[in-house]
Amino acid sequence: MLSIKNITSAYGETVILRDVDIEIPRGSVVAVMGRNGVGKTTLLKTVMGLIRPLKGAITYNGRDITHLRPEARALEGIGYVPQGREIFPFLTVEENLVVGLEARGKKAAVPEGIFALFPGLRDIQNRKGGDLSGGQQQQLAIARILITEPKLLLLDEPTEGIQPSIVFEIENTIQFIKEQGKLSILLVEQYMEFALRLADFCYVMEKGSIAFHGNVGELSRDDIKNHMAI
Ligand SMILES: Nc1ncnc2c1ncn2[C@@H]1O[C@H](COP(=O)(O)OP(=O)(O)OP(=O)(O)O)[C@@H](O)[C@H]1O
Repeated sequence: MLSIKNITSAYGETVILRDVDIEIPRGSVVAVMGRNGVGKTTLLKTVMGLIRPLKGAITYNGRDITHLRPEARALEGIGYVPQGREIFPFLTVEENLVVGLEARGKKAAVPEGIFALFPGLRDIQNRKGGDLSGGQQQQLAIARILITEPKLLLLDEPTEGIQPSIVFEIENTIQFIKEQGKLSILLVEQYMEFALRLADFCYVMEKGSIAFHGNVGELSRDDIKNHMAI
């Protein structure tokens, strides 16, 4: 589905990602873990096209998209939920959802199915985005991307700063989406247990490189923890 090969990315002169290789098989959840500042967000921005890599290639469904613009990647079905969620604070929940659809040139009516995935959003449709809790904003940000029917979802630390009950709801939603098998997910997380319950494959980054990776069912938790602690 997505193949990241030898990617090196920088901000100006400062190289952040070094020769990163990641494979996301169709229908799988791939977790990228690592401490603060190792380059996880930079990786997602590079996949989304917000940062141009200095070298390497990104192939999506067999096509080289390394030089494609972010908007074109979104139209090809790559959906990005950034760390800051980027909810419009003065728009209602419903308006935030509709904006997500319109941005991709789709019909501006919120599909009912999204409230089955996020029941909590149904009751707060008329609340302003800025008045929601962090967890509700995170759910809204994921919902806003999901209604555009992406094929690959990029999630940047969806559990960050969120109360446990909503983390649990988000986990169930991602699990449900995974079981449907239509979507592949690249999940950046620091909450290891959450990531490992959802992921098929995991990669641990250290200082911009992949230090450790494998099939979640085959890796030892201690090995992962040791690499996370470095
Ligand atoms: N716009 C930028 N300009 C310059 N340096 C940046 C920029 N954004 C991030 N960095 C630096 O790049 C490095 C990697 O940052 P990045 O946000 O990708 O890490 P991260 O693993 O996602 O961390 P976190 O978990 O804190 O989000 C950090 O040292 C950070 O200070």
